[in-house]
Amino acid sequence: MIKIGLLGCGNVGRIIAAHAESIQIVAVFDIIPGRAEELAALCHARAYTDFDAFMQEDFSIVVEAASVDAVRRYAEAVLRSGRDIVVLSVGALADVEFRERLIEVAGEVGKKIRIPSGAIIGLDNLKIGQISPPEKLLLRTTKPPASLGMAAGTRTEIFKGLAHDCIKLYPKNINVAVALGLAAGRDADVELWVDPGIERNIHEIFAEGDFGDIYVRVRNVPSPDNPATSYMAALSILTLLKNLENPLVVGT
Ligand SMILES: NC(=O)C1=CN([C@@H]2O[C@H](COP(=O)(O)OP(=O)(O)OC[C@H]3O[C@@H](n4cnc5c(N)ncnc54)[C@H](O)[C@@H]3O)[C@@H](O)[C@H]2O)C=CC1
Ligand SMILES: O=C([O-])CC(=O)C(=O)O
Repeated sequence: MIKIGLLGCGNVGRIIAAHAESIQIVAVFDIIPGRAEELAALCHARAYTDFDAFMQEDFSIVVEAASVDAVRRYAEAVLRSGRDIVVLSVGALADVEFRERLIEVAGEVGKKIRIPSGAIIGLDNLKIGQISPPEKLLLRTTKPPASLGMAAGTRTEIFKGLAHDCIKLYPKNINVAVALGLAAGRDADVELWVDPGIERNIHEIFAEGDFGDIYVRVRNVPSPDNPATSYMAALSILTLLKNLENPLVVGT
């Protein structure tokens, strides 16, 4: 059974721990001691608030479900320790210099940075953009105002621009846009809306190229402890982990 170290003991960490049938969570790490201890108790792991001590444990992969800041701080050390890393806060990779360094380190040490599909569907075949670049790549995300910790009386557009700028303003809400761009090979255009009339986190993907045109809409149920994060994101990590050692690989 694959042994993992969990970086981040919040909402996604708790969902992963609750469904950890095909993985063994050996150690958990969070800056908030109570969160690390609570999660460790749930999955019979050891709790850490010190990163270096956490890294002394015996696991082969780190699953990050913490923050863009955590990826910037710890991802390189994880790779250099000879482990793969699963990055959910993929917004950290919008910084080209940071991304290129991390990819270089991963190459040097022969380890992988794995980006789950997270809260959207379709990253697999959007990779065709790496062969045939799309003329259009737009993500329109609409969330209930509470997901962004704000109030709004009507449907309102709060950002329009490029993914790498949007993630700087909304690092907890638009990681999906950066993942989309990494898959398709170009920065995605983003519209971010809040709508008091909806209860789900909606992501609409529009792409056009010589392959034709694509429209994908996901209407995600917010996760129980953090409405900004769709429940699908945690399921996506669990699925990635479940399939890591599967000889049959489905999807591009
Ligand atoms: N790629 C995608 O599709 C998606 C990405 N996300 C991202 O996944 C991450 C986790 O989401 P949730 O579990 O809902 O967030 P959360 O806020 O419920 O939990 C995050 C946990 O990580 C801890 N943490 C944050 N920074 C840390 C650091 N530097 N060192 C150690 N611990 C740290 C926090 O104390 C907290 O306990 C967030 O960054 C979120 O934006 C969420 C949904 C979709
Ligand atoms: O969970 C979602 O719907 C999207 C999200 O928060 C993110 O990409 O950061």
